Amino acid sequence: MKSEQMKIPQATAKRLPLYYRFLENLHSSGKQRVSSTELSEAVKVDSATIRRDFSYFGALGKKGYGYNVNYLLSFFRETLDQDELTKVMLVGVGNLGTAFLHYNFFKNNNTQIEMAFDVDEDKVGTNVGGVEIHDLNQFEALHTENITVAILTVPAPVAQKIADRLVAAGVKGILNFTPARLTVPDSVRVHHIDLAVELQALVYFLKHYPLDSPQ
Ligand SMILES: NC(=O)c1ccc[n+]([C@@H]2O[C@H](COP(=O)([O-])OP(=O)(O)OC[C@H]3O[C@@H](n4cnc5c(N)ncnc54)[C@H](O)[C@@H]3O)[C@@H](O)[C@H]2O)c1
Repeated sequence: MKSEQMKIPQATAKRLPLYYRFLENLHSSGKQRVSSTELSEAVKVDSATIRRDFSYFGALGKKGYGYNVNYLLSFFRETLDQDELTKVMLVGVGNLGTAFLHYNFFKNNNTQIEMAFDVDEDKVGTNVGGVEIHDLNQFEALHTENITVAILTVPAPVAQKIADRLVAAGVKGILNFTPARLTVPDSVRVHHIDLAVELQALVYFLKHYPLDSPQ
């Protein structure tokens, strides 16, 4: 994201990849324009929010016409740095890590897992989803400066120690799937994804904020 160009609210920034993916689908199906209502139904974000999100980028739509798909797509591609490939590393090739290596991120956005690390001798040296698994003990020797994003899928007790090593090697962003809360310098961004918490929140919302059933 080109933050030096514009400062947009974080909630808006988080929705951009969602818009981008939908616009790509529209584009490949040959559609040339889209209304905020259509966009809203497809990405499940209310149309007022979409209009407000888009307003941060100037007047991108026209009343009664909607949005030009090509224009929006190239705009978002640039904003999301989609022309640039972001190389990512993954640490911990267990259940979750293996699933991520098999999942082809590259298909939908320009991020690609380039390197993976584990300590299990049975895994080191093997290839999962086209990515070679290296020994974490070799991390400092193998890591290159152009990989500044890491996915952490190791057991929680070892997460902080590994995070410290990643940071020391120049990693700037960590997508943390472990339940451990990581302590990192202010210059490093950690996004924590806790599936148990998300599930609990969904159950709570279903119970306390039931949605209207269709008549
Ligand atoms: N599997 C899930 O559905 C799920 C859901 C939510 C959160 N999580 C969390 O994600 C993390 C991974 O879960 P999982 O189910 O894939 O676990 P897993 O036990 O299957 O895999 C962990 C992997 O990390 C490796 N590992 C252990 N110590 C290491 C170290 N010091 N350095 C590098 N690699 C090391 C292990 O060899 C193993 O391959 C855990 O913290 C778990 O709590 C998992």
